[in-house]
Amino acid sequence: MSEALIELDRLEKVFRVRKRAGLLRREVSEVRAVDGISFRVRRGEMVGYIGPNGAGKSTTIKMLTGILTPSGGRLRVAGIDPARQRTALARRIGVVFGQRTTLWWDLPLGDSYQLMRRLYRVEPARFRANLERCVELLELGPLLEVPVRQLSLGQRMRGDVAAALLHDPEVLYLDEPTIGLDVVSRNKVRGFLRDLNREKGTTVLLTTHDLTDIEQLCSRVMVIDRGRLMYDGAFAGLSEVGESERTLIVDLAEERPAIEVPGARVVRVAGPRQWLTFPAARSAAPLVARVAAEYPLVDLSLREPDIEEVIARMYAAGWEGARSGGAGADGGSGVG
Ligand SMILES: Nc1ncnc2c1ncn2[C@@H]1O[C@H](COP(=O)(O)OP(=O)(O)OP(=O)(O)O)[C@@H](O)[C@H]1O
Repeated sequence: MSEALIELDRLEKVFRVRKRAGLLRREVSEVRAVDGISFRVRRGEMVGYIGPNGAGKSTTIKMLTGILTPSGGRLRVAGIDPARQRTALARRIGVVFGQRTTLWWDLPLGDSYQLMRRLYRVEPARFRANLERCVELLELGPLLEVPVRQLSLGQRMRGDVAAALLHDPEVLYLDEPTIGLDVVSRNKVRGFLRDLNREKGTTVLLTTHDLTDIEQLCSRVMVIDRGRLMYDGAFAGLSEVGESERTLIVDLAEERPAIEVPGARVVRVAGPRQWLTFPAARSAAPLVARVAAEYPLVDLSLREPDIEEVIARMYAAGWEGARSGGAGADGGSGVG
């Protein structure tokens, strides 16, 4: 079994916020941005870290990079306590924030990389090899002479991903790496990350609002809400937790009022077409057989639950009854 590279034990971050409470009085209130989160990420895993706005994702990432000091709990990244040994950790991790760049705005992209080489004291041969690889796979060749401020968002993002990898980090944190990118750039970045993980075994923690990123890249997803870990498991398992429904769409030979089939509910009728929903966990076979036996059927199709809807429903329900998806912090389907 591979080692845990990221370890969180009941990690907490509490912000104290001063609020005006009358003309002169100030009240101090507490925001529990991260409220006792525990998980382990093994070397080589690619894990999605998702949740609604204000859930505590960025705060977690900031603690993992050493920018913020935890208020409680324990945290280790590659055996290092990030807040105490931030410089030592910087050599082992790479960070990409989609919303802002780590590159020098007025310098050509290639010069930014040279500065980074010196900053991180990357050995020249290793730097050259990493740069060559990134330039080739992220198609940066024509951009090396271009000042960063002249790059398009997609070009700059590819430039930032390369910048985070020139010192061969073991762990890569990505915060919204595909935000605002067109389909071509998005696919390029995703493909690159997949190859990086496969070839170099880089461990990746990915925060994104685009669930396709997670679906295509991550075998495991963690969902947080209000500072707590609500789900840790396989992406596919999310729909079960969300108690979602599947939809059977039937085309009848003629228009009819809503048909009646036990275990399903007609939610829409449009001409001869009717939409029936039923619990996603149940097999569609008996339902299909019943409809076919009792009604003149022309065609039918099955629609799987939309994962974004499922997650929205989980958030809206305040996660009452949310369960682990079978890949908890210490092992399971999505881990290792
Ligand atoms: N420096 C700070 N001082 C006070 N409160 C803060 C601070 N930083 C974050 N918070 C609060 O902590 C909570 C978690 O914020 P965080 O930025 O980690 O959420 P997030 O999941 O990254 O959200 P988003 O998807 O919107 O980026 C929010 O309620 C936020 O207002």
